[in-house]
Amino acid sequence: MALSPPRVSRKRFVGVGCGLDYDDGDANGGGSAVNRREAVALGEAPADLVVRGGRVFRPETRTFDDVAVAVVDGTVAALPEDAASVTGPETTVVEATDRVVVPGFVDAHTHLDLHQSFDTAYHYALRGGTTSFVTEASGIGTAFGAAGVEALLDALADLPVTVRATVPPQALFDTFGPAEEARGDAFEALLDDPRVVGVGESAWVHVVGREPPAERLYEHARDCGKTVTGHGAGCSGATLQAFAGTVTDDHEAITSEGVEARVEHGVHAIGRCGSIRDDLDAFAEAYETLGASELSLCTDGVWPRDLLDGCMDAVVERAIDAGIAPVDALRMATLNPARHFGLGGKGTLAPGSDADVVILEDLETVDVASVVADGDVVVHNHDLRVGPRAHDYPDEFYDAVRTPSADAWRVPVDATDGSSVEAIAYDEGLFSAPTTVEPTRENGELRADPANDIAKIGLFDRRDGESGFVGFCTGFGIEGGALATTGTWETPGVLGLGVNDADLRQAVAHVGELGGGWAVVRDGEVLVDLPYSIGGVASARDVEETAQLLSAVEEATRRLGIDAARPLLGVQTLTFTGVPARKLTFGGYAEIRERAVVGLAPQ
Ligand SMILES: Nc1ncnc2[nH]cnc12
Repeated sequence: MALSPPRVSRKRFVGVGCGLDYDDGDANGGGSAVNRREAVALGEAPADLVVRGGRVFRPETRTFDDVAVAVVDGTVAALPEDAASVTGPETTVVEATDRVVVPGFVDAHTHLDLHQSFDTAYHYALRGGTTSFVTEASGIGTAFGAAGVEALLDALADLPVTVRATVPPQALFDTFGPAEEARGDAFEALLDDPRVVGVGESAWVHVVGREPPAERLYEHARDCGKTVTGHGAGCSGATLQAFAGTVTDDHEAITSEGVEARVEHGVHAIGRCGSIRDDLDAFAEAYETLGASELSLCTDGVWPRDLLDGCMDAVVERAIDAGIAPVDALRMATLNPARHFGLGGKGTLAPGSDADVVILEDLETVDVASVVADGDVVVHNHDLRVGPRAHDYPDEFYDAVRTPSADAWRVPVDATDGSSVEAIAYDEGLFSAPTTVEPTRENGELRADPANDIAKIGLFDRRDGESGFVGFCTGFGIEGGALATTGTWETPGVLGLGVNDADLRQAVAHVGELGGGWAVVRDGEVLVDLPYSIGGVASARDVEETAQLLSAVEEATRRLGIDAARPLLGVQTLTFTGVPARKLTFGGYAEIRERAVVGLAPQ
């Protein structure tokens, strides 16, 4: 029988959760999408595309079967044993002989709004089979509120990947400064957007025993069956149990006991392996006890340099290496996160699902040969067929950085009673502790003292360039010059770190002129800069160029004498209140465990 595929536009899944929404387009002649799927499943019509000859993984049963994957209208119609029964003259055939066929990978927790605009980077993730993402919007969302989240989702809407976001609650926390309550309504309304899966990462310190305006978001998420992502770094015992009353998942367990405790309290545990950390040895140990059902995998963000090497493909490979059975590692990267976050149609190859299909050379290397995204072949035998698709953000997202006046860096000696002041002792990674230092005194001012590793550090609100705080810090080993960035985690800030006010002023002003990003200055010379032109949070350059410029920024920090192992991570997380440490806010140093803000005067 000569079979030709029906010429119809696709039925596309456009949403999850409260607002399931389908767009049937202008279906012509071939009946409804459901009927067309049924016709293919019954062998009465050809598929648009068939993946044949491979061992197909079914995450529901954790089994591999010698079946084909028949796709119609961008959805899986059936997994027939006989590929010929659904193959017509116009059917696209993807050969998978001797290969393994799995659902597209789902990154259960990432940050697509920081460092790199994902519309110019997504293809690297897709090349490795990651077709769906649950992303935070804590960079663009803290700077622009709900409009930022919407702009991010709009920018990524037409890519051949599926992006779902969480509402960033950070502006609604009042633990270390006033909450921006005015944002509450728009954030709450966002939860009704089908592209939004829940509330984004909420550190326990802002949640347990407190009633910030974010409580409304949690209640609303619960009412519409959406998730609340926890950030439980350093949270255990009774505090963890209390936290579990609000949050539904957490990616911050770094010990096997921590993973087990979360699952015990009904919190979906997400194992992380990405640019920030690799926690998979502990995660694999917990899996030995727990099994796979309450566990998912995530990257928690892949920085541009690392993205060039892979995304969830690398995480699955690492999980298998850590001792997780391949069928379970695959399930944790497909069905489990899709179910947890309500990503209907994702994470499975069952009939009716979205046709996101990944063909692996083998399970040991998780080497991705071909990828079908939403029914289209986007990678064919290692040949990537899609590329960057730069998006134009609304005008207000460009040139959005205001910087402080020239005298903002002046710290008068009367900021303290004695000779010492409170400071941050940077340790490593995301960690920093309280300390006191004795800055140099000169002309009625307190100054940095590089000979004793005492630098000035300042953070200003980049939306007005006014509110801010200048303090001191040790631990970076900076000997000269200054650096500045707007890549400050979860804070719409511009941060400067340096040992003389002139270079500090220049670095921060330069970042303002760039519209955000990074600048490293020494003796009045800009050594390197990297613009984050999208809202001050992300580069719009090609990802390869951003990766190279980030390396150049790191290299330039070495020319300032900075010897911290990961200087960029260290600097930009000085504003991150999600770990028990001393951090920086617009109003002073935040003592995370004490939930207090202190100034320069010794405590
Ligand atoms: N809170 C955060 N903000 C930005 N990037 C991150 N990567 C991991 N956690 C992050």
